[in-house]
Amino acid sequence: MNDKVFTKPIEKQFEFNEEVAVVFDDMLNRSVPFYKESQKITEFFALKQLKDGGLIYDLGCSTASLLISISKQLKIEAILIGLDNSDAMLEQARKKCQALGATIDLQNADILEYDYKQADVFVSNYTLQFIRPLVREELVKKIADSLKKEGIFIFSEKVISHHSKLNKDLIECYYDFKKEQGYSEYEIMQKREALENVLVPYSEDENIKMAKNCGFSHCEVVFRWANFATFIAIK
Ligand SMILES: Nc1ncnc2c1ncn2[C@@H]1O[C@H](C[S@+](CC[C@H]([NH3+])C(=O)[O-])CC(=O)[O-])[C@@H](O)[C@H]1O
Ligand SMILES: O=C(O)C(=O)Cc1ccccc1
Repeated sequence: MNDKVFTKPIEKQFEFNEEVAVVFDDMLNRSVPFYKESQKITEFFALKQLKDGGLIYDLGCSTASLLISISKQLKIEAILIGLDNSDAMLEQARKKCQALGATIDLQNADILEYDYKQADVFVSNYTLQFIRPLVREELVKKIADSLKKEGIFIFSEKVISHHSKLNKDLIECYYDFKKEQGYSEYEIMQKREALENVLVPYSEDENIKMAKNCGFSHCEVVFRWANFATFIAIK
C-alpha cells in the first residue's frame, strides 16, 4: 500500500501505529534515500560476520525486511532476533515471515530494557534517532557490552550538520528527493511537524563519538547520501 499518511492535517506526533505500519515499506523506500543500498551494505557486513550458530539482533526491526533478506542469503545456521515495541509493525513482520517462510524470532520488546545475550552482530537502522538523547548512549553501551569480541554494530541514521547553511541545504536536498518520490510539499511539511522532537538526529561526528565512548574500538561511515548515513562500529 502507498504512504498517504500525511496527506491530511496531522492531529498528533509521529507514531509507529497501524496506519504507519500498513504502508511502512513504501514509506521507507520513498522517505529514506538509497534505503535499499543501505540495506545491502548492512546485509553484506552482517553475513560476513555471522558464523555457524551465530546470533544477530535487529533493534527496531519494524516489518523485518532486513532479517528476512538476511535469512534468504544465509549459508549457515544462525539465530535471527528482531525486536520492536510496536504491535502493528510486528503484525506486518509476522505476515511477511509467514508468507516468505522466514524463521525469525520476533519479539515485542523495549530495546532499552531488553536482556541481550552475547551476539555476533547488532543492527539498528533508523532507530536510534527515535531514542531520547538522554538514554541513547546508555543503549549503545548496552549493545557494546552484549557484543562478542570483534563483533559489529551496524546502524543507519538521519544526520545533521552543525554548519547551519550546510544543514539547511542538506534538508532542502532531502526534500527535493522526497518530491521526486512523489510526496507533495504539504505531505513533507506535515511529516516534518509530526517528527518534531520525535526524530532527534545527531551529526556524523556525534554518532561516531558516542560509539567510541561506549567501548567500540572503531566506528566509521560506510555509506552516506546527504543527511542519511550508515555506520559500522567494531567492538
Ligand atoms: N524503545 C523502542 N523499543 C523497540 N522498538 C522501538 C523503540 N523505539 C522505536 N522503536 C521502533 O523502531 C522502529 C524505527 S523504524 C526502523 C526501520 C527498520 N530498522 C528498517 O530499516 O526497516 C525507522 C523509521 O521509521 O524511520 C519502529 O518500528 C519503532 O516501532
Ligand atoms: O525526516 C523525515 O522527513 C523522514 O521522513 C524520516 C523518516 C523516514 C521513514 C520513517 C519515518 C521517518
